[in-house]
Amino acid sequence: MISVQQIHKKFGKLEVLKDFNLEFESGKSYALMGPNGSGKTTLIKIILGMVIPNAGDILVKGNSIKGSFAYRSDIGYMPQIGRYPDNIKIGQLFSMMQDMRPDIKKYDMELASEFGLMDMLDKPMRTLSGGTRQKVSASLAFMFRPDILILDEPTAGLDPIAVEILKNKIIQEREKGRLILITSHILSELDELTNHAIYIHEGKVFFNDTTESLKDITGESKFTTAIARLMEWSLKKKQIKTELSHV
Ligand SMILES: Nc1ncnc2c1ncn2[C@@H]1O[C@H](COP(=O)(O)OP(=O)(O)OP(=O)(O)O)[C@@H](O)[C@H]1O
Repeated sequence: MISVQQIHKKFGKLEVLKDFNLEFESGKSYALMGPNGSGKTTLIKIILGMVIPNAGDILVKGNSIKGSFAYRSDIGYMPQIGRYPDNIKIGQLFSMMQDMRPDIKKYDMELASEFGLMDMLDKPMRTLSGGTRQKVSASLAFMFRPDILILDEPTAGLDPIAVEILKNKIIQEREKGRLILITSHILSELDELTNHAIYIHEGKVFFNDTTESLKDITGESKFTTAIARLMEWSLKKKQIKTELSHV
């Protein structure tokens, strides 16, 4: 459903993604992992057309995203930090987004309602706490029942009750066959929500397979320890490379 083809991205001299290839298929849920600064958000923003790569292409449902915006209506995106106009009220924001999607007649307001946002529609965005802004972002991502959900650190800043509400919603949507892509540093959460692990290291895909095979390959039965093993291997590889470069 999403094909990432030979993507290369540099910011000045910093090479963030190097000839990066990945396939994301519908009905699967992917955990996108890697150390801080490894390029997870950059990859997501390239898929969304918010960052332009230096080379390569992204295909969504078989079509290149170059010069296209229409494909974005297939994607629900929850950013790491949602930025909204200060004075807009929650209700106005929801209506404005709905006006932009006249093709959709029935909205999914389940999250907004479970988060209690429907009782806060008159509140301006600038008055909201960080967690409440996250709830608004999550509600918007799911509102149009998109085929693809891209969630960047979705539970960061949410209280435990809101985390459970959001996790249940993600599981529900996964069961409907949506493609779900999540980045998070909370490994236990990724274990619950995803069935495919992608680990980025130094701008390349270091691991890309099912969580089952991740456990097989690492010999670890727990997801969190399997990822720790993967991190160790990636760091060892780096150390070997550094040693060789000094020979
Ligand atoms: N607009 C930009 N200009 C310059 N450098 C950038 C820009 N955006 C990202 N970077 C750099 O690119 C690298 C990758 O950043 P990115 O946000 O994609 O990492 P990440 O894997 O999502 O990190 P984290 O786990 O901390 O969220 C970082 O070194 C970051 O500083």
